[in-house]
Amino acid sequence: MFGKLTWDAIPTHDPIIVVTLIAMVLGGVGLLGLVTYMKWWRPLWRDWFTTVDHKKIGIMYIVVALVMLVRGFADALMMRAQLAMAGPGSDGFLPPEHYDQIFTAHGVIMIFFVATPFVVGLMNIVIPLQIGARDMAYPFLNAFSFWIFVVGAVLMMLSLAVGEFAMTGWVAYPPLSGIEFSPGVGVDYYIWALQASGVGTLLTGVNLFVTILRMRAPGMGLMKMPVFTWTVFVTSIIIIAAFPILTVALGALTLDRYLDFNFYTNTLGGNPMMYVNLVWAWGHPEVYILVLPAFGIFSEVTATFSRKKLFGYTSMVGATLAIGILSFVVWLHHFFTMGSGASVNAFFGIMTMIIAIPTGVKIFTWLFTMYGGRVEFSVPMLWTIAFLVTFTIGGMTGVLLAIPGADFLLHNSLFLVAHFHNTIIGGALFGYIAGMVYWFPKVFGFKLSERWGKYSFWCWVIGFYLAFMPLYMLGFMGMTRRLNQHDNPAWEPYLNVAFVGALFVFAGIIFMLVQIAVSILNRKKLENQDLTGDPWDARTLEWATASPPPFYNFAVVPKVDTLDAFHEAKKRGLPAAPSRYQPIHMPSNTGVPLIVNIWILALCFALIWHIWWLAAASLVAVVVTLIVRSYDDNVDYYVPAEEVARIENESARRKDLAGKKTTAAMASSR
Ligand code: HEA
Ligand code: HEM
Ligand SMILES: [Cu+2]
Repeated sequence: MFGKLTWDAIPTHDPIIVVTLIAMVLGGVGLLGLVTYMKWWRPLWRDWFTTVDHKKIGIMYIVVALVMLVRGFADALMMRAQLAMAGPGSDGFLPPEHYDQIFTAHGVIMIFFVATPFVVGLMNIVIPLQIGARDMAYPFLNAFSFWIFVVGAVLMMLSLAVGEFAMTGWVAYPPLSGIEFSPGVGVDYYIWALQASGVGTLLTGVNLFVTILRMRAPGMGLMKMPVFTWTVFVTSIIIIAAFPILTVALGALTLDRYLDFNFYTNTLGGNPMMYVNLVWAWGHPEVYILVLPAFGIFSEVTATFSRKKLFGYTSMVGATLAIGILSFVVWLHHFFTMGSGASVNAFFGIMTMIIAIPTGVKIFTWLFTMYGGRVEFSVPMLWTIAFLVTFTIGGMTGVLLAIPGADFLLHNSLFLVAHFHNTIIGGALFGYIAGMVYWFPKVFGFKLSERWGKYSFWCWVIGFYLAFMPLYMLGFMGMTRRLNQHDNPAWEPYLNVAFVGALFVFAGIIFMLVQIAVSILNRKKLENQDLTGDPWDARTLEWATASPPPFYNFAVVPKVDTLDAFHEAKKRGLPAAPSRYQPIHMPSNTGVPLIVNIWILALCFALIWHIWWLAAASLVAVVVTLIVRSYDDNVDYYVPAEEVARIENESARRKDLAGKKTTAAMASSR
């Protein structure tokens, strides 16, 4: 009846998991109780669960990313604690089969359920605003992408409570991930969690691509697009080209595991190297999917807080395109040691090193933008400066790994682990946090606390260096990755420093959450409020509308004739409000994306546990729901012109108020 699912699937023998589960259940019940007590169900359903508004979808992505960051970091902290404890004469507290699940879950969560939703959330929020559009090209699809991504995140969390997670590492090479060596459900959780969230990312890529190509404000030619939009555009192309490869690679692994196909076995004509090639043909572009939008964020932040236009816009765009193209011809550097031969290795090594050139162009572009500018050391700018230093180190160690001869020594060592945390944290994550602080007042109408932001920043940066620089040394000293145990006294001091570093990062994460909480509590204070819509005196169109923007973004679609359109318009004098508004065409909210994805969640769960009747039933439910939806004609509506006028007058009044209050404040401080 329930396939492979029995009561034994609940890991009651592991005290760590039991405590976590009890805490999660209590927390969950508490949260549900709070929502019920506060009578939040109806507004949650009406304003959030059924929304197709790109800004709200973006916020939900980032909320999920932050929640998953806490989970992914808890895994990291456990690994660091284990290695600080386990040494000569001690086994530490994590048995190998648990440790293996932890590093796999950590890698998967951080890449797919922290970094990806964080950046997808920011892109969702900012792109339509930055190009002067009223929403994404396909709002329904956008909501669908979000909820199918949530299915993946839920499966990840479920694997903790019911069954187990993969013990294969985050790229799950066969034959280890095949049915023979991983007979449990761990790899199946991995497969379906990645497939669900991967489909979400792919559809988001399509949506962004069409949005940027088709929905730009009149006059915004390609070379008048803000740099962030450019990086997201290139990212969307990489997504569209790379994610289907992951889908296929995992699809073939599924056929191997479920139906005895032999794509990746060593017998019957199969070949595991096929998987290794496919997974990195996706995996390498994936790291640029994560980092390119961060580059875009740094560009916006640097220009805004240096009070200068970005130095070398054209070379920035060119470098972005070059990185996008090159990212598809370097994948073999992840397996130099797997027998491709000297000339193939040489080709991929050289292609990899070439990426240092456009990336270097970018680094110097940011430096030249700051040079001679009036740099204001706001929190987003601090993250940007930390990025410049940290990412350059991480990039340089990448170039070292790109030398095949050196990689034979460093491959799968902690040097590699240090390299990629150095680029992902110092490049991508720092960028997302900068972006969150930068765009927060736009989205919510009030700023994040500077003070707590700075505490968080310093803890993250100090913690990062303490946690990861020792790993470079350990790599040189011969420590390999994915070890839960060792007997080398010389490694111990470095592992201890790395643990202390993780504690600093822990403080950084706590302060980040405090920063958000404190800012929400103090949101009504005048100095925290953004009444003007343009708190940083910024340059691009998202700052031209009110903060928070009305649900239709722009009452009148802006016209663009230069780069940095809003900045130029401020210099020339902003256009006066029109005497009459036009009705605005908007998509209606719908519960269908959420409901379909409840069935998809049931489908994935059924497939993981081989509950075939449930799989069939939920598949039918998906199809039926979509058919019913196709008969629904109530998919859009017009906002009446009077309603637009009312909302616009209200925000004009807020702006006036801001002007008066600042004048009064200036007068009283004199
Ligand atoms: C955001 C993520 C990100 C980014 C941006 C990069 C960027 C780069 N990576 Fe990294 N990498 C990863 C994430 C990332 N990587 C991950 C996750 C893995 C491992 C996965 C796993 O096995 O689990 C990995 C693994 C990995 C390997 C495989 C090693 C192995 O398995 O043995 C290699 C080898 O070539 C490599 C190289 C590079 C290079 C050359 C760059 C370049 O793009 C860097 C370019 C930047 C600079 C060089 C700095 C700035 C430039 C200048 C200031 C100009 C002057 C510089 C020079 C002239 C050198 N990376
Ligand atoms: C914030 C602090 C973090 C700490 C302390 C940390 C720590 C660790 C540790 C100890 C490992 C195992 C290394 C080993 O093999 O011995 C690891 C692996 C990994 N981490 Fe992190 N990490 C952090 C953040 C991140 C982030 C933000 C990302 C990505 C966005 C990330 C991605 C990965 C990946 C992909 C692996 C490889 C998993 C595998 O081997 O399969 N980490 N991390
Ligand atoms: Cu790579």
